Amino acid sequence: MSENPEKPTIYKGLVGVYADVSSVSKVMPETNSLTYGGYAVQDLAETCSFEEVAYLLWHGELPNAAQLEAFKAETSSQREISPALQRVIREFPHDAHPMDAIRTAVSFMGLEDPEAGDVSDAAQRRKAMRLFAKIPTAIAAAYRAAKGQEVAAPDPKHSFAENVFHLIQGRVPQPEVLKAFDVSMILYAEHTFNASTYTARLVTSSGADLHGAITAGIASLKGPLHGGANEAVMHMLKEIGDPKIAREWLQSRFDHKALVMGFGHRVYKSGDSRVPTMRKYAEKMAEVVQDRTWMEISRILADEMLTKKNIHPNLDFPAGPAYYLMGFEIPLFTPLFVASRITGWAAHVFEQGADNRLIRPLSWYTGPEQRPVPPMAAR
Ligand SMILES: CC(=O)SCCNC(=O)CCNC(=O)[C@H](O)C(C)(C)COP(=O)(O)OP(=O)(O)OC[C@H]1O[C@@H](n2cnc3c(N)ncnc32)[C@H](O)[C@@H]1OP(=O)(O)O
Ligand SMILES: O=C([O-])CC(=O)C(=O)O
Repeated sequence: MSENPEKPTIYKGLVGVYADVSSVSKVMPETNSLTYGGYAVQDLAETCSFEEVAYLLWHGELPNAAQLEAFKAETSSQREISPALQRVIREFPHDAHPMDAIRTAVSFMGLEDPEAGDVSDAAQRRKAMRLFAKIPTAIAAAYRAAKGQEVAAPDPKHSFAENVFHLIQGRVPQPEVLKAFDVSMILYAEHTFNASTYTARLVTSSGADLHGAITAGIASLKGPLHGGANEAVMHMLKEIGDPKIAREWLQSRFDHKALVMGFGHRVYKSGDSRVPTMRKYAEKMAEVVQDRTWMEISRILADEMLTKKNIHPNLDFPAGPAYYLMGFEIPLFTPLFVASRITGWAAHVFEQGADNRLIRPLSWYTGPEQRPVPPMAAR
């Protein structure tokens, strides 16, 4: 064997690498489109509820009326979190980021799960149902505890969307707002091998359980290059504050070669499939609230980014202002993404578990040549 074998091709960031097959969803960057189980995501968003889409992602088919009722009954009856978790949440630092809070809460739910340690497909699916049901309760409990407010009890009669507003905001808003929120949940639910989903699959590949995979997925989603961008977008829009200075603000980002949050995508290079639908519903929220400031700044940034850099917005760009206009505080935006993406993550955990091979790539060594360990006095 040669002393200096030729350096192999390094796929930094795994750009362009097909790491496995998957039947959960399909991203088609050449047509800016996305399907879940073969259905166009914008059609699902316009015609289905988030619960129907969650069922689709986990079963590969849309539910019939009886299956949907059973799914809703099963998940809505599981929304309560344990008194132990409520106590733990009350001990969280009040300035903790809600993403760190939900990551820790999901990890804790793994500790107390009745089937902890059972990684059979049936047990993983039951655990996913419990997490899907309890994540909004845990997000809301941490948010309210940090503000010194009473933790609201989930209402099993509410739809998924109604329950989120009820728990976090203490009210159920008008139907247009609920619809826009449900649409955001559907659009955020699944997106092939993005960083957090691949993280969840990687954890699963060692034989670890669903709560471990989802905890790791949440950790990955928090980063500003991924899910954390929806919060960063709103901070950016608020920093600009006035459409009149949006162009000048953007130019200074270009001058500093800085990232503009909510733009660019690893896979889509000519437009994110989900943006037109989310933008339409963000516009509706601006009408409901009678405040066009954020959508106007967004329009200017999107036009300028396209003209000057040929870079399109991603889903986080319209989702950020949409959530703000729905009345959510900015640090809740990425946790809301978690409440949706648990469905896609879990679908991938099931798929990975059903045909598993340990994920373990190679690294090309660039450190010092082998050398003797020097005695302490010689270091
Ligand atoms: C739900 C989601 O996770 S969607 C993604 C959310 N993330 C963001 O919005 C953060 C901002 N965007 C980015 O950081 C990137 O576009 C990513 C991380 C999403 C994708 O990164 P990559 O696939 O590695 O894209 P890459 O870095 O190769 O970009 C290509 C070129 O466009 C530029 N570019 C890409 N995105 C941006 C941006 N948001 N602002 C400014 N320039 C950008 C890059 O600097 C690079 O320029 P160069 O060729 O002159 O070096
Ligand atoms: O696919 C990606 O890399 C990021 C993304 O849009 C998502 O996870 O929804």
